[in-house]
Amino acid sequence: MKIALLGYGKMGKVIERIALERGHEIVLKKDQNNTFEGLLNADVAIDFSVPDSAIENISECLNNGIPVISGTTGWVADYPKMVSLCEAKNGSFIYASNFSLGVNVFFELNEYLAKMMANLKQYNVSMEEIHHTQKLDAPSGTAITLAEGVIKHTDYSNWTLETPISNEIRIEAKRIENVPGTHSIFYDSEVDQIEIKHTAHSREGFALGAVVAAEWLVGKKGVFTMKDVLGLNSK
Ligand SMILES: NC(=O)C1=CN([C@@H]2O[C@H](COP(=O)(O)OP(=O)(O)OC[C@H]3O[C@@H](n4cnc5c(N)ncnc54)[C@H](O)[C@@H]3O)[C@@H](O)[C@H]2O)C=CC1
Ligand SMILES: O=C(O)C1=N[C@H](C(=O)O)C[C@H](O)C1
Repeated sequence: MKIALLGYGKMGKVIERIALERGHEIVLKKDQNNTFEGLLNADVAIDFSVPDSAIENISECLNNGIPVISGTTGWVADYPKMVSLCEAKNGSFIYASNFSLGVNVFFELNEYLAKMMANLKQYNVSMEEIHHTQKLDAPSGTAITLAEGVIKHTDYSNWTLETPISNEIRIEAKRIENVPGTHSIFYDSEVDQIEIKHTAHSREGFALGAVVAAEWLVGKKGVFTMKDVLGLNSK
């Protein structure tokens, strides 16, 4: 498979190594200093760039009929626009706040726990995410997906980085050097605490998931999620 890398930073470099190990070819490494030249030679593009460039990168792919995977976070308010563009162009698109297998299992566990806790009003939900100090967005895209998973099954209606008012889930975003990504969800009552936690030990899991998603997407039309890629939709 010929792959265009849109964003060639920490993630782009790990994705490149894994893609080459799996027999793929890199036909474009785009950052803020070069153009999309080479994109049209690609079978698929993988965008891990910056919040301000994700929409341009994804649009360029969809407008040119190139299937695109995006892992860039911090632009999700505009996700519906990219879904509409993909549908209008009969394109192929996957966005995931987190491409790792472990986190996608954790997303399912989070929703399962939220369902069980929904009627136990004595428990208050809060979250913590910890990432490296270069991260541009807060809270992380993964934390937002986790909060949405709780909101879907409970009376919570929003998340906040500030002091929560009623029906808000407090997310604490910590920045500590070299941490690839740690997410915890807490259910606190007067008498105890339930905690579930996912700790990434490196960026390998995110990168492998993105390459697997790219391999899966080629030849398909539509807007998909990691649930489709991993076959979690029927559960
Ligand atoms: N969904 C997931 O599984 C994961 C998502 N991420 C997200 O991926 C993004 C990238 O993460 P990192 O590689 O750690 O960041 P990074 O800062 O190391 O790399 C970002 C790269 O994007 C490049 N860039 C800037 N403007 C660009 C443009 N217009 N077009 C293309 N590239 C451009 C920069 O030069 C830089 O090399 C972030 O939004 C991060 O939150 C990171 C890890 C996992
Ligand atoms: O910026 C990162 O590094 C990460 N970003 C993603 C997010 O915002 O959730 C995924 C992962 O946690 C690493």
